[in-house]
Amino acid sequence: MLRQCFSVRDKLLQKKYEEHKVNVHIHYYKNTNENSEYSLVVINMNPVLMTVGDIFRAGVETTTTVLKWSIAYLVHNPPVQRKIQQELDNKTGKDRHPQLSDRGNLPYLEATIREVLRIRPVSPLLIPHVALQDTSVGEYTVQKGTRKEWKNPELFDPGRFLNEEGDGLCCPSASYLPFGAGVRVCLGEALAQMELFLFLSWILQKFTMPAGQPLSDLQGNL
Ligand code: HEM
Repeated sequence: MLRQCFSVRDKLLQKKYEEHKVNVHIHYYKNTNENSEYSLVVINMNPVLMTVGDIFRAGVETTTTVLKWSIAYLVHNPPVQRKIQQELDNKTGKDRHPQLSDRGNLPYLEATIREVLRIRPVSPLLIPHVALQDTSVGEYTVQKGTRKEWKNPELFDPGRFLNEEGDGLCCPSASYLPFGAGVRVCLGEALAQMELFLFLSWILQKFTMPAGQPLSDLQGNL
């Protein structure tokens, strides 16, 4: 089964490579000795194809999963949906599609995206948010099950990412890192944020997602 998947992946990548390789001869000069003489090295295309495959995998599944969770939470929370739509009506209007330049004017939508990334993170194991056993930090004892970061962590509340006036964004916790941090931070964060914003703003400008019955549960498998 796994071999079959790899074979499908390799065929797809090879096809894409054949489509795009026209007139592209990739090579680079490698510093071969301390006298800074350079020699020509032709890159083996296999690692290049695997890297493209990695980016493809890391970029597709993650973003679609967050979009599915967004829709599920909006369906469960009609008032949040209405508030985003009001914001869109007031700030963007109905005569044109939202654009990336509208992002700064739609804080409630941005806060909702942040909240979805918080409550159902794609990579929840990055930093543990709950004490798995009794432990201590310096002189302080920490009991198993202690969660300190978020007030009502199970509550879906985009408002936690808004400032007191409700007209600007804030980040209430330094450990909120849905895209990781440091040298291995998500390569596609900016792209993913744009995709989430455009998808949700376009959909919600035109449609209301009805709850229907019964509602899907929000615990796991969508
Ligand atoms: C909502 C969507 C996404 C989320 C939540 C997300 C989250 C993450 C997280 C948590 C990591 C691990 C960071 C670490 O190890 O510290 C990561 C790594 C990575 N992501 Fe994303 N990602 C998303 C979308 C994308 C997209 C669209 C792309 C590419 C187009 C992408 C490419 C990558 C790559 C290449 C890495 C590995 C970076 C490295 O190890 O140097 N991701 N992502």
